[in-house]
Amino acid sequence: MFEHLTGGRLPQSLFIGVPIAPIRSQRYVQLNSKKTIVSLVASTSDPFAATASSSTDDNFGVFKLNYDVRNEDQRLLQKLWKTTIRVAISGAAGNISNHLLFMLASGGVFGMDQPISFQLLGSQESQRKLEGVAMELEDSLYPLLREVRIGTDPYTLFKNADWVILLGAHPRTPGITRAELLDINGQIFREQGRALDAVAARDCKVLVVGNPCNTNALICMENAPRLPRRNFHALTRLDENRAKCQLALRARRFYTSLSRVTVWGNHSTTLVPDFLNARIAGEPAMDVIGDDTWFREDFTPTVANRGGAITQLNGRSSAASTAVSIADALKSLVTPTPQGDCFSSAVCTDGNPYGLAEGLIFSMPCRSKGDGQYEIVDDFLIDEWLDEKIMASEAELLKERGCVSHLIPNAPPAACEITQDTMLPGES
Ligand SMILES: NC(=O)C1=CN([C@@H]2O[C@H](COP(=O)(O)OP(=O)(O)OC[C@H]3O[C@@H](n4cnc5c(N)ncnc54)[C@H](OP(=O)(O)O)[C@@H]3O)[C@@H](O)[C@H]2O)C=CC1
Ligand SMILES: O=C([O-])CC(=O)C(=O)O
Repeated sequence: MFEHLTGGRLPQSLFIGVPIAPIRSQRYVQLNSKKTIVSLVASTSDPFAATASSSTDDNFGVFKLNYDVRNEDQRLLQKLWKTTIRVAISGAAGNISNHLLFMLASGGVFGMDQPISFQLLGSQESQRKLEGVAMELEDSLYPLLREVRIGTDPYTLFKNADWVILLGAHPRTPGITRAELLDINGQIFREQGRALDAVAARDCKVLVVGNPCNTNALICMENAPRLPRRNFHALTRLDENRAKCQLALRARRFYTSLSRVTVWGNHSTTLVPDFLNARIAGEPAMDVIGDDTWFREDFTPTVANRGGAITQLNGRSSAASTAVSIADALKSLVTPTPQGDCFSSAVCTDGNPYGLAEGLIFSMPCRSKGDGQYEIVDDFLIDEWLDEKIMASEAELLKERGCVSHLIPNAPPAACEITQDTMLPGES
């Protein structure tokens, strides 16, 4: 389509990206009598640096095409270009991915001025499906989407990744216990952790969604010692969103009036939606709603079992709302958290302010300056009821860690003591 712009004659380092019509940017310049985006193209000091080190040859389809920027006004480019970010996604042919990819490519998460590259990991079984996904991305003509690679090797697909979203996991099928699922998926996440350790960008942020996500994230983190432990997250934002929805319904106030709503613990039916610290229009949610029994006997189990209720109705687990919550979780790390608010993410408990056992991936209230990092909010009140619930979820995660000790380098051998077969939220 744009061969006339590249002509195949210029050195690779002089090409950048794939601005594909129709144009959706607000800022255009004229190039070869076609309108071409510049506000969405990347650079810091060297406008050609963004793709100079990477070949486009291994890209999918239309994403092999390049845009010759040599005729552009260099001063303009210096101001406007951002470096392309690389986002790797496993299980990329699955249901959640089918929503998430299009949200990311549209600029709704990392920003409308942030070029993005996808590195999509599937398996031999999903290879054809993954090609179909890549073809739909081609046809969507996203100006921000500069590269798409697909394949089955995590060492190739995680290379130089800045963000990694791990969706691919073996589903819990009838007859598989939670302990068996931990082992099956643990092996996948050990391998992926090793791959991240070997090839991902040094400050890469990893969000694990595939279940059981807290312990999968733990295994991944323990097998990637080169990456900072604090960069690993397991998704509990969906649980927070579900809690906010229930509070909004009960209080008859729109979602936007809610703040300091967090969930603690494991993404399982032991998760703890925190109503003690939640605020509605700045007031304690418990005062606004005024019904303690509802919080304990209705709100808490409803949030924990919401996934199961949806699975029963849809015949499959939540995919669209999970994708939205992944987008929310990522946005919370790249946008400053509003004053007095927080977001939930399951992160490493090392050095946590709540006395939780170290070396777990546990959902806690976090806040961010918008630089990709976060801190754990340390002023949440914990009463006896909340403490008991949090301890039950902690005990579950300690047992899960025991069951996967063989997948964690240098961990002392431990027995797998899961006796009570607790559920994922989507199974309950
Ligand atoms: N944390 C949370 O809040 C939530 C987590 N989830 C979890 O997210 C994950 C993805 O959900 P969804 O997209 O709906 O699921 P899908 O089944 O649609 O897709 C998941 C992908 O996992 C991969 N997969 C399946 N079996 C295996 C296996 N044995 N080994 C490796 N990979 C496998 C497949 O990809 P391929 O063949 O390409 O490898 C498949 O495309 C699930 O684990 C689900 O339980 C879901 C909702 C909420
Ligand atoms: O169990 C599942 O796969 C889905 C899930 O986690 C949820 O809905 O919260």
